[in-house]
Amino acid sequence: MVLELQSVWLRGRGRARPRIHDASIQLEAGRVYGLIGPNGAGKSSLLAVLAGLVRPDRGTVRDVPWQRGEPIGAVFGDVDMHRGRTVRETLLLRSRLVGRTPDEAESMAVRVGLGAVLRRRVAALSLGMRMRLSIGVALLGSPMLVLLDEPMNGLDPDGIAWMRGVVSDLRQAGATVVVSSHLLGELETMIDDAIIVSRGEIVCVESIADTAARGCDIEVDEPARLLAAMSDRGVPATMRGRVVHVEGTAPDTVRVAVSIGLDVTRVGVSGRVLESLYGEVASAEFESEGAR
Ligand SMILES: Nc1ncnc2c1ncn2[C@@H]1O[C@H](COP(=O)(O)OP(=O)(O)OP(=O)(O)O)[C@@H](O)[C@H]1O
Repeated sequence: MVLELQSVWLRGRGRARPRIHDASIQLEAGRVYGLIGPNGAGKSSLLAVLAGLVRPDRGTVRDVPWQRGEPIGAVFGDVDMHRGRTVRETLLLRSRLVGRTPDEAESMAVRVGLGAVLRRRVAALSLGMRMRLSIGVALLGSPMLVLLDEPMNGLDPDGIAWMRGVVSDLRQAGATVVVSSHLLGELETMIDDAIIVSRGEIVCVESIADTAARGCDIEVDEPARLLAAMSDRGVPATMRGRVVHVEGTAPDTVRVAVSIGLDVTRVGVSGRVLESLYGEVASAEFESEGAR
């Protein structure tokens, strides 16, 4: 299934430039897209259109789950959860809303790492725990479109590694995932394609696998097993301590590690693809501002 935006425009306030400017894109099932661009570029506005929160002034939105009455999952900025409710009540409420059982709410608490704090109130959770809870709320109902606006805010390195696993599981389940983030190094290790946004326009869509300089360093709990798995797949790899250097892309390598049940604690990309793409966009914006 492919969902699609075709020539979408969204007006800005008053005489401000459009929030979205003639954006067209197709998003495939089982792929993870990273939305990157400077502040105010239009990333959240694109997510709002995909979520059906705002109706474009022009253009069409096609084949999005909510158009078929199916749930989507979304984490949008600040968490919209009642501070007086407990973790369990928050998940239970969402599970009722999407027709799921209390058991599923409890197993979601475990899946997002909050199984030990079921009775804690939202007000007493750390920022990272609140983010985990809002991800849990977003994933109840097994949505096939998941929109994550800055989901790594407040997560510690363990939390970010966990997030990578969550995204990888969603990809494997065939969901379409769109993640916006300014943490380019982290984002690069979890996405398949980068959507670069600047001044309301989708400037380009780049496949990370196509463009990444090959090679990444990955730290896992059992490096020897990853080395063997890579060798089985004919991908050259070497090991130093817990770190395995793999002559392949980070998303592919993480996928292999997760599929054989390893814990990934760190991934380093030698290519720095997103940083250089972002740098090009930012300097083009700077030049066009200067030319005004
Ligand atoms: N609700 C709104 N109504 C009108 N204009 C808005 C609204 N929300 C954002 N904008 C404007 O739309 C433009 C794009 O903002 P948007 O929040 O989509 O950018 P962003 O790329 O997500 O930025 P950031 O990285 O800062 O989160 C900005 O000029 C912003 O001022």
